[in-house]
Amino acid sequence: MLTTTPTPDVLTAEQHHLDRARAELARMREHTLSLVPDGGDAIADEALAWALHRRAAGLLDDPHTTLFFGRTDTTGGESFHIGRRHVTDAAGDPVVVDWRADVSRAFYRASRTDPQGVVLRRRFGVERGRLTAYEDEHLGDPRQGEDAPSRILAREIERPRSGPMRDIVATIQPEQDVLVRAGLTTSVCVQGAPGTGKTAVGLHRAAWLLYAHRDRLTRQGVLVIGPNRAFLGHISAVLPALGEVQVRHTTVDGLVAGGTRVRGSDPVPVAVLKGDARLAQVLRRAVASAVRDPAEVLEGGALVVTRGSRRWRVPAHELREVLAELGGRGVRHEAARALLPHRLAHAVLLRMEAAGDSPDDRVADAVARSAEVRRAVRALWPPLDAAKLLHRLLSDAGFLAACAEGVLGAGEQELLRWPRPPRTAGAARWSPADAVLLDELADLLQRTPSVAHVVLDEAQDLSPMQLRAVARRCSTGSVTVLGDIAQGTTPWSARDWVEVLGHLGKPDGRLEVLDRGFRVPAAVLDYATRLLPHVAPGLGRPRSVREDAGSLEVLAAAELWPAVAAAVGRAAAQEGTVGVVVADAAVDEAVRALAGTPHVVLGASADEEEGGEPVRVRVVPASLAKGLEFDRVVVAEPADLVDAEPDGRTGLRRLYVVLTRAVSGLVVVHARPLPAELAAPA
Ligand SMILES: Nc1ncnc2c1ncn2[C@@H]1O[C@H](COP(=O)(O)OP(=O)(O)OP(=O)(O)O)[C@@H](O)[C@H]1O
Repeated sequence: MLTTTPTPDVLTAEQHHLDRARAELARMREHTLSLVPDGGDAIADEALAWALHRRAAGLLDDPHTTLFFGRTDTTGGESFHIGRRHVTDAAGDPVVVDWRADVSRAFYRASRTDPQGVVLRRRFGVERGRLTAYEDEHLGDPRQGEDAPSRILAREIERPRSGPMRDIVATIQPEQDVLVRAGLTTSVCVQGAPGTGKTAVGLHRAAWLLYAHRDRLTRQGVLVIGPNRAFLGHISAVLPALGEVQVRHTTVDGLVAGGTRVRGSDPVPVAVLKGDARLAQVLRRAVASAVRDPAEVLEGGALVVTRGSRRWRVPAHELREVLAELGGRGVRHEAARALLPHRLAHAVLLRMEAAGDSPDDRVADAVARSAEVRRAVRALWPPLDAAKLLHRLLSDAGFLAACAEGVLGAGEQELLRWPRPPRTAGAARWSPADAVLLDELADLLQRTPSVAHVVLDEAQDLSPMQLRAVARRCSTGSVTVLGDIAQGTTPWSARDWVEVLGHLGKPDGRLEVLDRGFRVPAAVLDYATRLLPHVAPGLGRPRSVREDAGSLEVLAAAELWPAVAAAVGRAAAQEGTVGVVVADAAVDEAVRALAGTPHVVLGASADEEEGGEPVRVRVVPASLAKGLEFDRVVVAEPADLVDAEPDGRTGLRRLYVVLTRAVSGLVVVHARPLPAELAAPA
């Protein structure tokens, strides 16, 4: 049973605890500021001063939030207040416990059927930094009834959205918490319908991992990968709000760009082929083909090293064995190049020993560095440049045929080749898909460093080659994969998560499904999921847990833009953000139609808002809508959104994404007939 009527005594006592926690936090900060860095030398002092400065910044109190949002009382008579960070008193005893600590787990997971040692769970309602309400669940009392829905969770998910995404630390649900706290070595893949909290789970998982494995993760890094910059902007405040400021956020394009300037694009069939995992084998062969046979490049097919009056000769068959051994071990091309002089020197030394000499390490070094060996290494294992190699592959039919034999058909090879090859690699107008191939090549030359954990959002949209690029970044770490097959809108989007995990190099990854929708109200979700059987027939329907059924209006208009402008005007008169989703090609028309309403265009450079009140109305090109949410959404001409995509199914998937962005209300305005799939089911 929930106690919903606050008792003033309880609130007063809890408010005292909050005041005390604030005072202790201030004391912790004062103490940190009073420390004098003494590292033994100037450099260590500077590093220490910086660490202290960062720690003090992390201890800054924000009077607009509370230091704790929950409390558990245990069967053992202990009581813990749960908040965003640890606060201790002068004796080191906890006043507030970090939500990520082990003792906080029960706050999220305990239930009447499995109380986990908790007799009381209390959640606090907060306004402007003060406690205004609380809610008690007596989990240890068998006379109490069923688990009742939490009013505080309801208030949190019902609130109008007014800006970027916030953390959900006070209301993480048990099924979400299981994913958030999965062990560091576990890779998790979450299939979830729109608004089921996938992004929220991924970000909180990053924060939890940083807490539980601070040293390793700080050293090796955590990476969050999202679909575009608008999305990264939307989520960028969540981790800093949880005290984690050092997590890099990027897109896949940003990840692979490196030194590549992307200036070109590919026709869809070419981009699909370049994203195919078979290209990895073609590239591997292209790199391997650089290694030359001794008979072709060395005089007499042998390595001859002169030392003093003696000449030592390593014949071709032995050299081939050395090359095959290096090539067969999966050593990267450049690393193998670095090893080869020592391997060749070793072969020479064996000959010296066979002749009765006893050469030592100095001789081995001298042979490895000799001009003869260096020349042989350059000839046998030449240095490679990724851009030059890809340039050759895409321009030289014979070279491509040799590398793609048995992997790509003749038609595919022709598709891959540039119709008008640029003269040099430097003149190439690389496409985004080329950048991914260059990244794969770069890794074949030199291993890409791995971070400790990657959170990959909207993963359904990545090609196998893009997934491999992500795999390289977590080759020695783990990954949290988030996505929804029904929202796949790229021509190469995933059909199956097992396949995705395979490309990510984590075939043992745990597959989980989230199906409780926290964003989209029932009226809107019911409407949008009419498309589900057409876009992803195998997926189950999500359930909205929102209390507000939301509002849905479908307006047939004689003239589209005046009706859109009127709908936006009505939406903007209410609290919260308004997203006006239009076909990418219709952005200018939308801007003209909304001339009387202050708005920004998402993704346009003019969209940067400088200080002041954020603009509430946003014109959203449909291709950027993914992952975002707005309090109210106005969708202009669904048929145009569908037609803008290369095929009908992708069009309907785009529409599914767009229709599921609304938190309170959705208005669909159309002058053309609606897509038939949106008609009410019979
Ligand atoms: N446990 C929770 N408590 C409060 N709010 C929640 C909770 N889980 C999710 N939400 C809210 O629901 C909304 C949707 O969450 P999120 O964006 O993570 O969903 P998603 O599954 O990634 O959606 P999409 O597939 O559309 O990208 C967000 O506003 C998020 O804060």
